[in-house]
Amino acid sequence: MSGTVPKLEVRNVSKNFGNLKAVSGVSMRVENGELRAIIGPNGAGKTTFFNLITGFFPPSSGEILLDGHDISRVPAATRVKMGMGRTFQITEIFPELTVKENTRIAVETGLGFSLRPWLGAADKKRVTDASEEVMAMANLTAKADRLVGELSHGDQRSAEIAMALALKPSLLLLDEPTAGMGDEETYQVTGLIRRLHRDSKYTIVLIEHDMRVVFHLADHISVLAEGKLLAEGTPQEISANEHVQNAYLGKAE
Ligand SMILES: Nc1ncnc2c1ncn2[C@@H]1O[C@H](COP(=O)(O)OP(=O)(O)OP(=O)(O)O)[C@@H](O)[C@H]1O
Repeated sequence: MSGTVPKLEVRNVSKNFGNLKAVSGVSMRVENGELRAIIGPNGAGKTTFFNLITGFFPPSSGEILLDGHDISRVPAATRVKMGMGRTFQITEIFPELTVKENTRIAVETGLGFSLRPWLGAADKKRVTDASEEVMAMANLTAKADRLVGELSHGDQRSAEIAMALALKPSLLLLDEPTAGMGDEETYQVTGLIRRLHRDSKYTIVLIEHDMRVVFHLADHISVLAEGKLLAEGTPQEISANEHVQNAYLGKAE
């Protein structure tokens, strides 16, 4: 694989907040089609690392490459246009609009139509088709006319993922996709992510606290601890890694 350009490459990235080294010299290579989970104890630097990838803030040092292009200083909105998708939080979508309406808005944004006062028949059809495709992918077709604010927690998370998919990302970043969910909803959202990865071949990087989800989904796992990369490997390698067991897996979250 070393001859191919990875989807995402992080080279020796650090982020300091004053004297605090939240992320310290982390490197990571995510290949096309891979599902990478980032795990680590509370305060390990996972969210900060994600924020560096999405461009919420720039790294203090190091480089981030998307499809081989250095994006370390590229603004977040431009990264989205370059194919980096992340889930919308429920607060960023419109709870008083239906699933279909929300999806259409995201699709129109993705197609660059959002500022157009009206659309011709061909463009309208493109929006409708893309919106239906995204809702089907997220298993929301039957709920297309339901208000997002009235959906179950699991369906709301699926709607958030659907909105991200509407922008046709080539890399999907999911920050704790099953946070706060019960077993049934966790199962539902895990199934969606699995389908996106296995069937639709999305490259996905996710932060996740639920180890059942991580070990069920991930091709590779990166473990952060105290801002540093503690270990990297397949789920089997990580679960057998003594350092990881000591630092993390043995401890209750
Ligand atoms: N904007 C900020 N300003 C100052 N310190 C910050 C900021 N964001 C994060 N930190 C600190 O950086 C360290 C890493 O935090 P981060 O949220 O990235 O960890 P995490 O692994 O995502 O934790 P959790 O699992 O609890 O969400 C923590 O000590 C945190 O307090």
